[in-house]
Amino acid sequence: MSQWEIRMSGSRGVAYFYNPATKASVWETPDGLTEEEVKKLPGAELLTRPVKVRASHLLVKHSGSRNPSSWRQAKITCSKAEAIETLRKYQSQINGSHERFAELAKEYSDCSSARMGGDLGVFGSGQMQKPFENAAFALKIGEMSDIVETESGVHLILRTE
Ligand SMILES: Cn1nc(-c2ccccc2)cc1C(=O)N[C@H](Cc1nc2ccccc2[nH]1)C(=O)O
Repeated sequence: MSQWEIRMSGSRGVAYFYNPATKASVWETPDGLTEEEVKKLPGAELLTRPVKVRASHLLVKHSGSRNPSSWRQAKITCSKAEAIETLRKYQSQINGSHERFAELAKEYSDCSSARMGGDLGVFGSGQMQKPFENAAFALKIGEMSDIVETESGVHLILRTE
């Protein structure tokens, strides 16, 4: 069976099957493919990708951030390495606690969502910077990311829905 792969339809945000050899695109599982075989196809993770997620984050900006200013500090001058070191410190203090995450985000996040304990609300694909979106969409509900870098700075993400 020529190799199928799974892709995401840009317009519908729904995964489909594509066969590069025949250029066939189908919405339903191609005949002859078992569930086990589908799970092993390239792009299989797209089949279980949520359409929308809700997440909170703790952002530490640095001098190279797209907008090196925040409610906490008018002119942010720390280096990216120092920002990562700071975030590692928060990460160890959070230590998996959702309550501590919200407390530290409220006090230390350089995002204006700090006032919401870092809660960004619900968002779909295409709304956040891609590294952030990909990390958030790959998390299970209740799971925290490791450090994620975007043009805004460095983040810890907690998926809540
Ligand atoms: C995407 N977003 N939502 C809020 C927000 C949400 C709820 C309540 C108040 C603010 C702020 C922002 C935002 O872009 N904030 C930026 C920083 C930032 N950059 C991000 C990149 C990805 C995800 C969240 C991010 N937040 C800022 O304050 O400079």
